[in-house]
Amino acid sequence: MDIIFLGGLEIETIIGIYDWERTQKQTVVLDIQMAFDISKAAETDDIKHALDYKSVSKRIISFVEASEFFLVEKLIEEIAKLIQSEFHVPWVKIVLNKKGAIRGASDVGIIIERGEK
Ligand SMILES: Nc1nc2c(c(=O)[nH]1)N=C([C@H](O)[C@@H](O)CO)CN2
Repeated sequence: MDIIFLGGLEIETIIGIYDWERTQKQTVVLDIQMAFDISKAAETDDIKHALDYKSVSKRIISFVEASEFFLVEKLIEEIAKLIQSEFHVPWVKIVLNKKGAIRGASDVGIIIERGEK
């Protein structure tokens, strides 16, 4: 299966378990890979047969900006569900980086894969 990817997608959101994190937005950075058969889009050269990465990114940005989850586990799982259900993606891999959440570490976060390729 082919893969369409989005890398370094930075989004501001309320995320975290501590009091200060419930009022102050932080940045999460997403790297997303989505399995999708590109053959029809390649054959027709028509966006209606493609997984439109612009539409995917706009939907994810609007969802994450509006969310107020406590754990990164919950946020990443909901992003995966949204991508799979709304864009008919059979397999998705997401890296969520909550940069700066740990003093002394440049990166911290979660990587998940959901579905089958
Ligand atoms: N497994 C997790 N551990 C922690 C989380 C989390 O979402 N998942 N969150 C925090 C705090 O919100 C942290 O990001 C603030 O530094 C701590 N551990």
